Amino acid sequence: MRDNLSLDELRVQIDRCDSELVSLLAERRKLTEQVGQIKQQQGAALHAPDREAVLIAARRQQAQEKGVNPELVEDILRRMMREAYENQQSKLACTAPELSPIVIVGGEGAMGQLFAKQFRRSGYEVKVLDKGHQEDAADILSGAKLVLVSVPINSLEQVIEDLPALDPECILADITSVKQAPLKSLLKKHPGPVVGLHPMFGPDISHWVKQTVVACHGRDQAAYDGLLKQLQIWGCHIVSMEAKKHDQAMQIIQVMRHLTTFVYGQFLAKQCHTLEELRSCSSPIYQLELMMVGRLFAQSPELYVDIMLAQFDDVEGLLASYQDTFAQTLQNLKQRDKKALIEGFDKAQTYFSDSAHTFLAQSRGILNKANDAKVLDELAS
Ligand SMILES: O=C(O)C(=O)C[C@]1(C(=O)O)C=C[C@@H](O)C=C1
Repeated sequence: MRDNLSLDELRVQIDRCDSELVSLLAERRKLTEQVGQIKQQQGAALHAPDREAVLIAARRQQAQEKGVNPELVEDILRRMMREAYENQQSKLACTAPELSPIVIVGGEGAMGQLFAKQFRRSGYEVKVLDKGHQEDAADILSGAKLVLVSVPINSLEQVIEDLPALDPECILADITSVKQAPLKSLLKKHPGPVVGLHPMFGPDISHWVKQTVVACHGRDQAAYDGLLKQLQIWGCHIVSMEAKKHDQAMQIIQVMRHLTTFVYGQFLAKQCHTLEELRSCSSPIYQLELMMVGRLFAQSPELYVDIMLAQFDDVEGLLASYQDTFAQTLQNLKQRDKKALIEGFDKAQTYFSDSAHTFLAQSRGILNKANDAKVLDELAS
């Protein structure tokens, strides 16, 4: 190739490179689809972390040798692997056929539909029981091997109580975001196998790989091991936890997060700046924060308000401590008490310890993405 190419000639060469990349992506897609079919036939897990680690290390090494940024190569590989998960999950392995037929109570809700779709992709027979079919409840539930309750938190107790008696070997499970009270209701209702699940994701996930599901064991774990295994085949990471410990963690993770986001959204709504004005001068981190806050308000008010209300009595102490921390920080600021402010910073820094650096590195990639999205948005408008 000539050394002094013109701008147009160089762009033609770039187009050629990009076009080759697209052809390679098409080839890769076909290959990963075939891998997906083999996994489905063999009952293998969608997520192959060992293979991923080897693949990433090899390509990073190659990138280094070729003078290409290994971070770029890893980014592209991870994005391609996400594509592979999404494509491979259209047909999934069925590793616990004994779970069919499955009934999803509340199966018309967003999470119910997500689970119904995933079980069906794995070839399970799935029936849905929702408000409209109450008269047929006994019929729908007859012979069910797994009953998964996916209803709003405030109607859970009543829905469980109203269920007809299930077959003794049927597994009764729920996916509510608190676990102590639901697990108690499930155990009271059903003398057979019981497990409380909490998927730590919402209905808008694009795939199940590396998603966390908390499992709170109820009764006869051996009977529902197949269900947990199936979740792992889909790529989920199962975390077994005692219901009380789970609920305490959720008080911090969910209630506090929802609450601070909820308050911040209301606070923004009172300000004189429109969202567009704020966005037009936002740094990537603020852009990201707005996305996180904004996504809450794109969802159901009942869902979030009910989650906060359901645990409010238990979080009063936490909220008081949060308010104290806020008030103390404000006080330190008012008094220009730099020493106290730095002490507060140090305490939090010690808590985050080594993770702070990992978070800094991980968030860099996310911030770049937020910045990319900002540019695209602006071009589109
Ligand atoms: O090798 C596999 O098992 C694949 O499914 C392909 C692939 C990839 O895209 O490279 C996708 C998912 C796995 O976690 C690992 C690798």
